[in-house]
Amino acid sequence: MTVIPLMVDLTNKKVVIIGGGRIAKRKVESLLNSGAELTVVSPDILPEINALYLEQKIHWKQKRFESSDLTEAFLAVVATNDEAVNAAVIEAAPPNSLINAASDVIAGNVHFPARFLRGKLTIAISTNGASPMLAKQIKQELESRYDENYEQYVDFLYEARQLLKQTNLPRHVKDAYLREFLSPSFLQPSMQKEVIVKLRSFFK
Ligand SMILES: C[C@@]1(CC(=O)O)c2cc3[nH]c(cc4nc(cc5[nH]c(cc(n2)[C@H]1CCC(=O)O)[C@@](C)(CC(=O)O)[C@@H]5CCC(=O)O)C(CC(=O)O)=C4CCC(=O)O)c(CCC(=O)O)c3CC(=O)O
Ligand SMILES: NC(=O)C1=CN([C@@H]2O[C@H](COP(=O)(O)OP(=O)(O)OC[C@H]3O[C@@H](n4cnc5c(N)ncnc54)[C@H](O)[C@@H]3O)[C@@H](O)[C@H]2O)C=CC1
Repeated sequence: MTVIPLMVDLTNKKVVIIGGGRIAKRKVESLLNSGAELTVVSPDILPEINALYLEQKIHWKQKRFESSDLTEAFLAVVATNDEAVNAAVIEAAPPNSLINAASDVIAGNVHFPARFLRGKLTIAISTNGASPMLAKQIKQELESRYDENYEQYVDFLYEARQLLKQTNLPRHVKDAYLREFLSPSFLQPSMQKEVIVKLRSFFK
């Protein structure tokens, strides 16, 4: 199986999670801030999922899965503990929908990488289903390498790049600046501030 990473904007997209157990909970939590419209289909759900339902952050269809649950699904997350049901969900998914099969990476067409955010920076690691635990371990290593300071740093890189773009400096000079900002000293907020002040002064 060959896969490529894509960052997906799920705003207002219908995402249907089949199952209400441990794995469904993990997927719901991952998807909660994505802007997607989340619906859980399961006769029973864990208390944490129920809390989100009571807060009206997700919909819940308290029933066993039926094909009609997927009619408008952009993404279907298959997470029941019944292999026959999981297979039926995959069979019923609309031809162009995304399918995440928690129990069988090959049966679906997308999977969740291990991941963390530092503001605008996303770092995601996948082993293509070979060893989710390795993906998690690599994530933990990278979390300390790319610590919380990167959130502000990436915001700085963004602003500096936007300001540079508006100048009339030649391309190679802009590139040289952008490369220089990647040196570790610019992780310091004082250095970032200095650059932004200087770049803003171009436009005065
Ligand atoms: C295909 C995929 C489907 C998908 O979910 O998209 C899938 C499938 C399966 N996982 C299984 C087990 C475990 N999964 C984890 C953990 C994570 N699993 C995640 C993703 C994925 N897991 C996708 C592939 C991603 C990749 O390969 O890189 C992570 C990275 C992200 C996330 O879940 O969002 C998350 C880390 C979150 C974090 O960063 O903390 C742990 C460890 C733990 O929980 O601590 C264990 C127990 C140890 C073990 O078994 O290895 C089993 C066997 C089930 C069984 O035996 O019944 C299957 C099914 C199978 O392989 O058949
Ligand atoms: N992706 C991952 O990281 C992992 C995946 N898995 C796989 O995920 C699957 C689910 O595991 P858990 O969440 O731990 O199971 P669980 O037993 O906690 O939850 C199963 C849920 O499925 C629901 N369900 C059962 N039949 C249903 C039906 N006909 N329609 C709708 N919902 C139904 C149950 O009500 C329950 O809420 C398993 O197949 C397991 O192999 C397991 C561990 C890790």
